[in-house]
Amino acid sequence: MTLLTIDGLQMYYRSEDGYVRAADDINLELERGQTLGLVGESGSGKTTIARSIIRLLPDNAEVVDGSIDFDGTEITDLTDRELRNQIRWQEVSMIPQNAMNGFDPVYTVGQQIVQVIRHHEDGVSKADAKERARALFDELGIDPDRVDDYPHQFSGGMAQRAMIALALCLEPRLILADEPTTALDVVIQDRILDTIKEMQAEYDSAMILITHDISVVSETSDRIAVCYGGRIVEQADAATIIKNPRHPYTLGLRNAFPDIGDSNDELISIPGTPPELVDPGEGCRFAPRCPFAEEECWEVTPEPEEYDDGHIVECHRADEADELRPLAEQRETWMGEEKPETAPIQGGDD
Ligand SMILES: Nc1ncnc2c1ncn2[C@@H]1O[C@H](COP(=O)(O)OP(=O)(O)OP(=O)(O)O)[C@@H](O)[C@H]1O
Repeated sequence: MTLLTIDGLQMYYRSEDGYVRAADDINLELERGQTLGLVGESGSGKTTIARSIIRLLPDNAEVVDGSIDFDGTEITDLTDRELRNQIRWQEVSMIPQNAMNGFDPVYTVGQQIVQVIRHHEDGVSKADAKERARALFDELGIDPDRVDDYPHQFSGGMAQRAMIALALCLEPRLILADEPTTALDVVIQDRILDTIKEMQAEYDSAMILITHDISVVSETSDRIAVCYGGRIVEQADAATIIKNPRHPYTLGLRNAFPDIGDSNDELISIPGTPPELVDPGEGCRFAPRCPFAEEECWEVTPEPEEYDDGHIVECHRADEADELRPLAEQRETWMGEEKPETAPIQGGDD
């Protein structure tokens, strides 16, 4: 059963130079209880997509077009108040990158969990809500007495666990986990991720897991969507993305994390920088960095095409993937010959 359908979402930021097209024609579906990995470089639009679902966005953000259907409710039609009362925390919650930013420093962590529970559930006493917070702490491996501590009294890993308690206290149907372990020590990263997965399974919640590290989503996700330059350039079930990717950007990402799948074990990073998102112009946004770009790629924006069941790719050369895949594993391919000049049409006072 489908839980979330994002259809043609265009979420832009207003800026002095024009609109920053941070989420540009996004199409995604998520089943109940499923985990979707949203992967891509910094600035590709992952956070924007996730935050659009619960409208936790800065003032200059604007939904220009599209729809976000959460279990039959059109999120873009809700008022801020309706969204706060019906969806945020209760149905869809978020574990941010750095838990310290998610907590209010002037209240104890327990007070904040109690407040969320009592705001959304009628007739729960303070004592009962606190007991639930303590039980969650216990389950997450934190001494329950620490509900009386302030956020700054927690270590990074413990604050992240406390954030998981806050995100799960209302048993949401969807968890948005935005790089939930990046700010932590590598040693505890896996443990925190395991904890999130265990709790997710216990509550039968769906999850959107955001990361720049494709090896993280390869192990934890049912489906993977690859973001580049404000678009989802490829999406499929996790095994297909790891073993049979078709988009050159995904092929490049695999090389940057050589410990996954059957990819070459040599680390090769993709040269170049992400595209300008103000007025990006026509053509594939990856063309300036793509070793396989042809004339058409520079001129015509590729439409999404479905290959096997649910494997959707935006690339003019996706049907040649079997030939391109071995080439993409060679360093020379990425260092290759001179590519045409990037010629984005800049700025303009539109
Ligand atoms: N408030 C804002 N105003 C203008 N542009 C913004 C704003 N917030 C983000 N952007 C731009 O939108 C684009 C997408 O940003 P977003 O944070 O969604 O990407 P991301 O993939 O989540 O990156 P990261 O991994 O660094 O969080 C980037 O080009 C970013 O510079």
